[in-house]
Amino acid sequence: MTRGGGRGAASRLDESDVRIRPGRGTRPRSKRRPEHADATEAMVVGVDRGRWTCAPDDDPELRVVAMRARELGRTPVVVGDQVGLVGDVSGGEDALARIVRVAERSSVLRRTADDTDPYERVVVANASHLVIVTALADPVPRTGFVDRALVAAYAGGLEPVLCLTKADLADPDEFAANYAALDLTVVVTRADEDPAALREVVAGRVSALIGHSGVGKSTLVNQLVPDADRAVGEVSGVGKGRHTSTSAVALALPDLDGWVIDTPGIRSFGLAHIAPDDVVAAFGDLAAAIEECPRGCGHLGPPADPECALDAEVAAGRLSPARKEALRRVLEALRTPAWET
Ligand SMILES: Nc1nc2c(ncn2[C@@H]2O[C@H](COP(=O)(O)OP(=O)(O)OP(=O)(O)O)[C@@H](O)[C@H]2O)c(=O)[nH]1
Ligand SMILES: [Zn+2]
Repeated sequence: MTRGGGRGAASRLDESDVRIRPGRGTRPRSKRRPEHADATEAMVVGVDRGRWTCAPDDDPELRVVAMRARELGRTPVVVGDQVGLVGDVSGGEDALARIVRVAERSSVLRRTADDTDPYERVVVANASHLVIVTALADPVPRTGFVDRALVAAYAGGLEPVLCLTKADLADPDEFAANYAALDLTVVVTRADEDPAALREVVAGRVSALIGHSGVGKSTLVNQLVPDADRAVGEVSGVGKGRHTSTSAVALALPDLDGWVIDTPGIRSFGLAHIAPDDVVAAFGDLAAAIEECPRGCGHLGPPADPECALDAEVAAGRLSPARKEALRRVLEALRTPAWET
């Protein structure tokens, strides 16, 4: 999806919590209703306490505040959602429109607070790319976060990109080597240089940025969208009238025809809603080895899975032990699904 035009007018986003229901797809169904054929098509760019800020497709610089129409029920509406608006869509100070439908999503980024949390949060809808932002130092980079974000990206239909920040503090090669065997775009940035490679990634697209607090996400967003005015280096929630990173917001890229969605810095990336197969699918570099596993192998290694082919491949020196361990760490953590706790 390619969107463009407007800028600024950011507002706070509340992630939408939906209880995970075992055995039922959580993909939202289209709410298209013929009686709203004249509705204004718009993209949600921010959410704040029951009010959604939307950018109309035919006037993307306008910001229309809307509430959810009763007929929508509990359908979650998040940043990136494509919605139909009726009512006062003038964008005037006291104008209030109603969201009467939410289009079927092309992608959904979901996470849970931890691996047993029964409520999944829909972080962003319809982003084509997920930029996983990791600092090379300060804070020290952790593969666990990247691995989990990769799982969520693939499961949600987003193409992941690894963005390694603060390259002035550490060499990117060592950390990037973890992902060398994955077909993954890696960009390296530093605050004192223009993020040209990242610009190329986000141009003409809708990209969501995600990362731990302090990795330099706001710094990046300010480089990509100079008038974004994202607060840098502030502790979340104590902004003085500026936007702190306690909320997500879609910002139009100037001249690049696309949007970046800045999401709040997060502490942990829970995957309670993810099935083991979807975890394995995110470790594409292990797929060939896993094909050799016996039927029903859970890939956890002995004693649960004594014949897991990953062990043989590592022993033969054909596979990185770190990647095997990385997969097992996520699988182990998810062994008790949320609905069984
Ligand atoms: N040395 C160095 N410091 C950086 C770089 N980018 C950002 N920083 C610093 O890292 C700190 C955190 O940067 P932010 O951009 O606020 O990070 P954030 O990820 O948005 O953090 P939250 O707002 O907590 O989510 C600030 O003190 C920045 O000045 C970089 O490339 N190099
Ligand atoms: Zn196995």
